[in-house]
Amino acid sequence: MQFEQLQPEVQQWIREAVSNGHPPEAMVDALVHAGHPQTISHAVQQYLSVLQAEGQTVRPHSSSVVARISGTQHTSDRDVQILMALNAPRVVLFGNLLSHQECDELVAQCNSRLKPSSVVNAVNGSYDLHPSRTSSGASFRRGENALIKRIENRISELLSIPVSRGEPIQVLNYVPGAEYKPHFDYFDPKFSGNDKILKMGGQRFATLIMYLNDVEAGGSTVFPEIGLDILPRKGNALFFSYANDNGDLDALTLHGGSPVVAGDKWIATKWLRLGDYTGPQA
Ligand SMILES: O=C(O)CCC(=O)C(=O)O
Ligand SMILES: [Fe+2]
Repeated sequence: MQFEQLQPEVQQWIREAVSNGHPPEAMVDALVHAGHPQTISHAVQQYLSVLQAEGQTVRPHSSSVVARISGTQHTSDRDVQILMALNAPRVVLFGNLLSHQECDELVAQCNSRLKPSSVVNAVNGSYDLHPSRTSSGASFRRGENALIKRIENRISELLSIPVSRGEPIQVLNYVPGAEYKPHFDYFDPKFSGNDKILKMGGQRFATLIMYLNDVEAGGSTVFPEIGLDILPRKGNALFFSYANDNGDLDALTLHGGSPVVAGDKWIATKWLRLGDYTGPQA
C-alpha cells in the first residue's frame, strides 16, 4: 500500500503524528485499530523514508525496551521503580536500581584507578583528552567481579537486553567545576574515525547513567533540546535511547553533565549496542 493512495485525511493524520514524534509502531497500531489493514504499515514506512531522504529528522521508534510502563519493574534480586517516562525521545528515570551500599562499593572499587576521561575523536578514532569532558573515570571489565556481575545482570533483566550487548561499566567522578558538555552518545557514521568503534558491536542505541551519590549543588544531567534536567540521586538511574534497528539516530538526545557546583559527583555509565559488544574489556 502506497502513502499517496491513502485518503487525504489519513495522510494528514500520519503527517501530524510523525511531526508530533509518535513512534511508527504506535501509529500503525492506532490505524489498524481504526479499521485499516495491517499493510498500512508499508505506507507509513514509505512516508518516513521520503522524509529521511529529504534529510528531515525522523525520530527512532522507541525500542521494545521498557515499552510497557508499570510503577515497579521486578528483577530477580531487586524491585526497581519507574519515576518518570518520556516517549519521544525515549527517556526513563528509574529509582532504587542500586542500593546505597552498592553505590559506595562501586566508588570504593574504582578510587585507586581513576584516570582523566577521554572522548572518541570522530576523525581518526583515537581516544583523546578534551576540555569538553573534565571528569576522571575508571572502567570495569564485563563480569569483572561479583558486584559488577550482579549489576550487569540486573540491568539486563530490567531492560531485556543481553549482557553481551553492554559495554564495560564506566565510573566517572566530577569535582567542583568539572562537567561533560552536551554531546551525543551515538557514533555518527558520517565520520570515518567512528568506523572502527562501530565494528565492535554496531551502533550504541541507549545509555544508562547510574547515580552513585547525591550531589550537593549542580551536576544534573541536562538535555538542552528538550529542556529536561535530571538531578542526581543516589541509587537512581537514567535510561535514554537514540537509535533503532535501522540505525536512525535521534538528535533530541543531545545531553551533558552540567558543571558540579559543590560537593562531587559520581556516576556509573552502561552503554548498550545494537549487536554484541566485542571491544576492549568485553
Ligand atoms: O554526567 C552526566 O550526567 C552525563 C554523563 C554522560 O553523558 C556520559 O557519560 O555519556
Ligand atoms: Fe553521554
